Amino acid sequence: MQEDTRNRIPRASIAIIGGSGTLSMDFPAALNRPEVEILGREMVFDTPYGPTPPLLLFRQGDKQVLTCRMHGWRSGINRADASRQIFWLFREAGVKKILAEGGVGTVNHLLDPRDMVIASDYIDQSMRKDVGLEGHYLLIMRQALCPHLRQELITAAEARPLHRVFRRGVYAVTDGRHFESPAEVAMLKGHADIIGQSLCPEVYLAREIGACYAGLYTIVNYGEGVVKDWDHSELSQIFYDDADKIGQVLLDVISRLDDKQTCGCADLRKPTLLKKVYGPSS
Ligand SMILES: CSC[C@H]1O[C@H](OP(=O)(O)O)[C@H](O)[C@@H]1O
Ligand code: HPA
Repeated sequence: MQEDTRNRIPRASIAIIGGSGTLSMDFPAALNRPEVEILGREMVFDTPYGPTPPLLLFRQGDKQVLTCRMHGWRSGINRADASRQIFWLFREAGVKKILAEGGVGTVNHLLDPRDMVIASDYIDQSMRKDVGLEGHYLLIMRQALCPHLRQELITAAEARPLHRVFRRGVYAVTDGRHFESPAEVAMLKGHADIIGQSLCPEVYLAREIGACYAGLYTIVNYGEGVVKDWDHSELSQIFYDDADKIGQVLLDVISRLDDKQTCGCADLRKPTLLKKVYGPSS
C-alpha cells in the first residue's frame, strides 16, 4: 500500500535513478548491507507538476538517499511530467549528486553484452530536449556527466570484477517502444558507443537543479547489425544476473561520497547568454 507522504519532503543529498538492473531486485534491501536502513517505501510527494511516482528513501551511514525506479513509472505515464516531478522533488530535498544505472545496446563492435560502461558524454537523438523546470534556457552542457562521480563509479566497478569495465563511452539517447533499425545503428557508429533511452532529459534536469549526474550502463544487447543472430531473449537475463553487482557498486560509491561539489558542475547551471531575452534563471 502506498504511504501518503505528500508535502513532507525529506532531506537527501544523493539520489539514485534505477534502471532495469536494480528494478529486478528489492534494491537496496536485498543487498544486505548492515549500514543501509530503509526509511520509507512507495513514498509519493506533491509537486507543482503533479504527484511523484513512488520513491524509496534509505539511510546509508550518515547520508540519506532517494531512489526512483525508471521502469516502474515509465509504462503508461508521461515521461516529461514524471521527470519534472522527480527532479523538482530532488531539488527540494537538497539532492546534489545523482547516480543512474541502466541497460543499453552497443553500436561499438568492441563491446559485448555484460560489459559495463561509465558514460562520458551523450548525443541526444530523443524528442525530449525541451523538458525542464521553470525558466531555465541555454543550459551549458559541458561535462554533463560529472567527472568526479564518474571516477567514483569507475573505481567501484573495477573493484568488483565480474565483467569488463569501460571508463568512457558516448551514450546515444533514442526514443521508443522499439530498438533501432540497422541503418540507424550504422549512422550512430563512429559517433557513439552505446544506445539507450534513459539519459535525457535527466542530464538537463540535473544541470538545472545544480546536481552532479553520472551513470553506470550494462550492455544487454548488440545494436541491429553489429553482430548477426543476436537473440533478444538473453537481454533480461543479463539484468537479473548482474543486478547484484550493479547495486553493490552504487552503494560502494555512496559510501565514499561527500556533500562537496568541487567538480564545477553546480556552477555550470547558470545560463550566461541572453538573460534579457529569456529572463533571470533563479
Ligand atoms: C529493457 S531494455 C530497454 C530499456 O532499458 C533501458 O532502460 P533503463 O535505463 O531503465 O535500464 C533503456 O534505456 C531502455 O529504455
Ligand atoms: N536501443 C535502445 N535502447 C536500449 C537498447 C537498444 O539497443 N538496449 C537497451 N535499451
